[in-house]
Amino acid sequence: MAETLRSILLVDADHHAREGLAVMLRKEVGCLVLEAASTVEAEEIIQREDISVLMTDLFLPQKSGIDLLKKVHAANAEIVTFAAVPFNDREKINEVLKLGVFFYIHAPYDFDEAIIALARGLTYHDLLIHKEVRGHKIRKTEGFNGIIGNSGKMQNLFNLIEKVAEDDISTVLIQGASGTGKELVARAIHATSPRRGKNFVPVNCAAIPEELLESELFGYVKGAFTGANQSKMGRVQYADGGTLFLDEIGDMKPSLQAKLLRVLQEKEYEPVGGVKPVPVDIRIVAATHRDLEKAVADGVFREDLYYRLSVVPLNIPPLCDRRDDIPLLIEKFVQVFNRNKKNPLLGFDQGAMKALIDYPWPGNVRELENLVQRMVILCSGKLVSAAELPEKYAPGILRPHLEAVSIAPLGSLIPESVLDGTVDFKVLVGEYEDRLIHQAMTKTGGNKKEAARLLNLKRTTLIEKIKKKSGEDLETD
Ligand SMILES: Nc1ncnc2c1ncn2[C@@H]1O[C@H](COP(=O)(O)OP(=O)(O)OP(=O)(O)O)[C@@H](O)[C@H]1O
Repeated sequence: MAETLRSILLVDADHHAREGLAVMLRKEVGCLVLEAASTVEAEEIIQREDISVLMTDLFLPQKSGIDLLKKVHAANAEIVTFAAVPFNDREKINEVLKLGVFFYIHAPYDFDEAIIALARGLTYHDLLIHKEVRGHKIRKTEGFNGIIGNSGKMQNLFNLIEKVAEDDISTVLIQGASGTGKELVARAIHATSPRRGKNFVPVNCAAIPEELLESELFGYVKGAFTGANQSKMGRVQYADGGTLFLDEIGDMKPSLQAKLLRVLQEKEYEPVGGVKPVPVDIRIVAATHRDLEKAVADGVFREDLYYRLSVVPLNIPPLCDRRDDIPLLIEKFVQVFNRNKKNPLLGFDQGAMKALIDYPWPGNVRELENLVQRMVILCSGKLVSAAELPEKYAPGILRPHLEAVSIAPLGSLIPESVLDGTVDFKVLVGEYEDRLIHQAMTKTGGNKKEAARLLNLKRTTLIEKIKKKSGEDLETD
């Protein structure tokens, strides 16, 4: 497919400022720059041309820049928009961000700042279009056994998983920060290997108390200890012929590490209290968020076991190192959580998307998944804006305060024109309730107990209301 030249449309009635910026952009960014002095001119150009990025001044003859932005957002989801706002006018900045613009530029323009911002807009546009243009390829490669990722790093990982799975015997060590998808990768290895017809048995070594882990793994024979009235099969045996996934292996105590080494070397183990070794055919996939090499150097992890485990090391990059996967992951999670919803979430607007792409994601994909779930519950039927995200995801964006709403006179919340005899009382009250709950949840960063306190509700009542609105079960915290 032929590459189309990317284009920026500048809309500003001040032709000196507009032309000055246009000249600089053509020189510095090397893209097509089109100009309009009014919304009418801008709309004509948008009809005719393929616009990648639009930057509009708010003060235009006839219709305002706000009108233009609303129209563009409604009809051209892939045009990345910027608004020029008077320097430090927080109210206007907040207004345009709420409208869903990608970002704002100060007017009068600082050319360097404007060029950097608009060039970023073009990059973001590439990301959106990339998905469209390569739609077919993405559909084929966007996921690998439930692991979403289209970045080069994830594609490399998928290739490695396939190779490792074919090999079938070698031990795999998956390393990555918490929430990067280590268990998903382990399951994908099992699901693509010849062992897929047998059990995949996960064991979280950090979650099982030290004194129980041995019997959990290897089982025990009758009479092995007080209370062992009958023999019990361990997870190692349960995984026979299949895959044993040892999560958080770095937390395993040294005495057990020695027993695990025996399973790897001799392909046999002894149940607790047993005298006869039991043969077993398992593939071990281990994972950790710890630096095992350092644990070896510190003397808390056996060196021989480390080398045995890390025959094939797989490293999952943190989400902040593959930001181009973020829009795809968001899209997928919205689809998943929208399932069975009467009022599905429409998605995240450009401003919100930009905030989420910029966020560092210390909790990786798990954190992103939880955030999307929360927004699907709280913002059903809408496009989420940056102002609706919890503060930490979009810092510096003005948010309406709960107090302001609660003391506002009722007349100012419901325009007179609504009370014309056709009003649906339940819908309006429901919307007001949604808004209060949403604001309380946003203000408390999703803490239901705290939100219930702010609303003067019982926690269980709040959870019940959220459940009802989401139409699906919600974990209580
Ligand atoms: N690439 C991905 N695509 C889709 N979902 C993902 C991806 N990565 C992680 N997830 C989801 O994020 C959550 C955390 O994933 P997982 O439990 O595999 O992470 P982990 O690295 O094992 O975490 P921990 O170290 O805390 O156990 C899961 O709900 C998983 O489905």
